[in-house]
Amino acid sequence: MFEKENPLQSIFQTFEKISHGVRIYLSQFACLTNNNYPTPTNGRPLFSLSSSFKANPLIASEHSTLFQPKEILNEGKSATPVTKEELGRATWTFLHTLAAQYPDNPTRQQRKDVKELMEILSRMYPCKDCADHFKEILRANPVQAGSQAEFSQWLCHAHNVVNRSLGKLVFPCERVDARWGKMECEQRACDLQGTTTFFRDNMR
Ligand SMILES: Cc1cc2nc3c(=O)[nH]c(=O)nc-3n(C[C@H](O)[C@H](O)[C@H](O)COP(=O)(O)OP(=O)(O)OC[C@H]3O[C@@H](n4cnc5c(N)ncnc54)[C@H](O)[C@@H]3O)c2cc1C
Repeated sequence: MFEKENPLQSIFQTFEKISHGVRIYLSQFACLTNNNYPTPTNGRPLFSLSSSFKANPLIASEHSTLFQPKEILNEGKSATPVTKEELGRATWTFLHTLAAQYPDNPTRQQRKDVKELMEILSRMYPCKDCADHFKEILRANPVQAGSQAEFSQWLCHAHNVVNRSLGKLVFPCERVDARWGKMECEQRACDLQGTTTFFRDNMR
């Protein structure tokens, strides 16, 4: 004898299809934060979240080229948090490289930007003790950024204040250009920009 068909069955099936689509879709995002979450290789979403989501070019481009789990974990290394030392080395690398690229004759805007950058660092550096210490250093040694030589020397001395407080060796600042040379970039592609137009247009 045939079983009587459940009238709700087709509704359940439709719901199941939709929820499967949602699971595939969400798992593509979850793999960014949770490596154990299965990542579909060929799963295409049954529907997208919203048109405004798709319209955002930043999110849309991320969606089309997602990192795979092994790439997120940096080829087999465990996902350990960045240490204060690693953060410090990376930040000093950024700052000394910026100083090496800083122009011999900076514009007013560039001088202002570099001072603001140091101020912001002293407020937002993600190590409270370091940020507070840097604030004190800035107060006692106001940023000097009238030229490339002046700024790179000022930064070298500021870094040495931190070195001393940590019991590290003091760096000979006359050697700073030898340690942090200019970057090799074709067609002056590493030159600092002195305009605010790009920033303002993109923050709207
Ligand atoms: C703004 C700021 C404030 C910090 N404050 C603190 C703090 O209060 N407490 C704390 O524990 N850590 C602090 N740190 C981190 C700390 O300075 C070191 O980065 C970290 O301890 C790692 O030290 P390191 O010996 O590997 O070399 P780093 O000091 O990170 O230096 C990296 C490289 O820069 C070169 N170098 C060293 N000194 C100079 C210099 N004076 N001029 C030019 N080049 C130089 C050397 O080649 C060195 O290997 C701070 C970092 C920053 C960016």
